[in-house]
Amino acid sequence: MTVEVSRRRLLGAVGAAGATGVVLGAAGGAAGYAAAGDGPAGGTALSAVGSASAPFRGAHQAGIVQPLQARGHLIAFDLTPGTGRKEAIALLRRWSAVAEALMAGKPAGDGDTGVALDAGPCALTVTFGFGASFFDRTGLVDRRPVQLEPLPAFSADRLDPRRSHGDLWVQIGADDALVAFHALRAIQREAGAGARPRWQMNGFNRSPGATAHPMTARNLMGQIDGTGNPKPAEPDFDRRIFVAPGGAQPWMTGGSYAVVRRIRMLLDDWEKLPLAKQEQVIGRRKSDGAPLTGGGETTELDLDRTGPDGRLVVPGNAHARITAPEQNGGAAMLRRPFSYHDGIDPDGTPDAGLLFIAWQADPLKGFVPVQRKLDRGDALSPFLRHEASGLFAVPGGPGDGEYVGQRLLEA
Ligand SMILES: C=CC1=C(C)c2cc3[nH]c(cc4nc(cc5[nH]c(cc1n2)c(C)c5CCC(=O)O)C(CCC(=O)O)=C4C)c(C)c3C=C
Ligand SMILES: [Fe+2]
Repeated sequence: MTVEVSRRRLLGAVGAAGATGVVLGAAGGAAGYAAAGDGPAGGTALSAVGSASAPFRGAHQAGIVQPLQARGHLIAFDLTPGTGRKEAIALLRRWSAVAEALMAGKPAGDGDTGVALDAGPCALTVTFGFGASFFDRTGLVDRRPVQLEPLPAFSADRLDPRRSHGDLWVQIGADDALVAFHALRAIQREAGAGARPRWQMNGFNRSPGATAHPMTARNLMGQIDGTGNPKPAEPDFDRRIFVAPGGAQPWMTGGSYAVVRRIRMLLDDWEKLPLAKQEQVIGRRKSDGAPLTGGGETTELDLDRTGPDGRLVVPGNAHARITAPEQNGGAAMLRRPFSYHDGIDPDGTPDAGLLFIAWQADPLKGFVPVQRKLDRGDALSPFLRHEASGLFAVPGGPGDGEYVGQRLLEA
């Protein structure tokens, strides 16, 4: 039996987008994995965490509106010399087949490594995108969307080109670390000789069930992060996040553009800041994410309110003020990040922060104008360092019998 989880519950649980298509079930998609009665525990069924699954096929690829998962891997590939359109078609076919199997909780085929053998799908999503350079390498320049024009340089950028860009990008998320790693290895293996990894990053979020009640995620600065995200139930959600039919590149219909930034948090500086100052940096309370102007987490910020001293309660440079859609001509994006921690530098500084992933129908109406404004100076910027960047066209979900990107590669 499968049970569709109510969007409201999952929205709360992840603090990100809705949960379109996420299904829980005692047996849901776990074929080939531990069945009731198989293990030493004898008859222990998969929990809701293990049996949750997301659909591989549909109008949009999975991994955009699904709840944040506990584990994430991002990997970018460059096509190898000699790999052209024909080989890219074969690659996307192989990747699609393996992603569909794994997302349904099935093994990755003959060469399965066995790493996920006892687990269900664990809400695994595998999402594929194309970088601007892919179109040169495959002779498809006329199908490159203008939205893939390079992002402008920002004054605060400290970007490492070796950890930026890439011909192809794959986002993997799952609520189990072994399931996520298993998918990463399967994707790397299926790349074969046609594509080699350019960069790879690992991230995490809170585990499902870790909090007493479902709530929006926290980041490594301790803030509730994701409150202002557009919600799938809002009438303009699809228009803001997904490419509408009738655009210049029909193959992108139902797709979205992912801006990926590795943003290091300068945690030693941040943690020295007293709580009241930290809250002024964002314009929201740290404990519950409520605006400094009062109410609860979902109460609108009152950007005009002044205190007894005549000063704005939400300071003029507060991050929540600078990024608010009404301050940016309606610019909106769906932020669906993973935190990361890559160890401690020799001087003791943590290499930790956010794998910031913003989804939008057009980066020029989402990430770019907002980041331009942040770059001119918001209160959070002194505590951040953008260290890597990527922009990827993520096509719509595959229809029956299709592989991801077929409408680009074979139209
Ligand atoms: C260019 C876009 C953005 C970058 C880069 C960015 C980095 C960043 N943000 C936080 C923490 C918070 N951000 C919050 C809100 C928020 N941030 C952006 C955009 C970028 N953030 C937007 C569009 C919004 C929503 C604004 C709104 O809808 O009113 C918040 C407040 C809570 C919330 O709404 O999510 C926090 C906290 C960090 C730590 C960070 C880089 C590491
Ligand atoms: Fe933000």
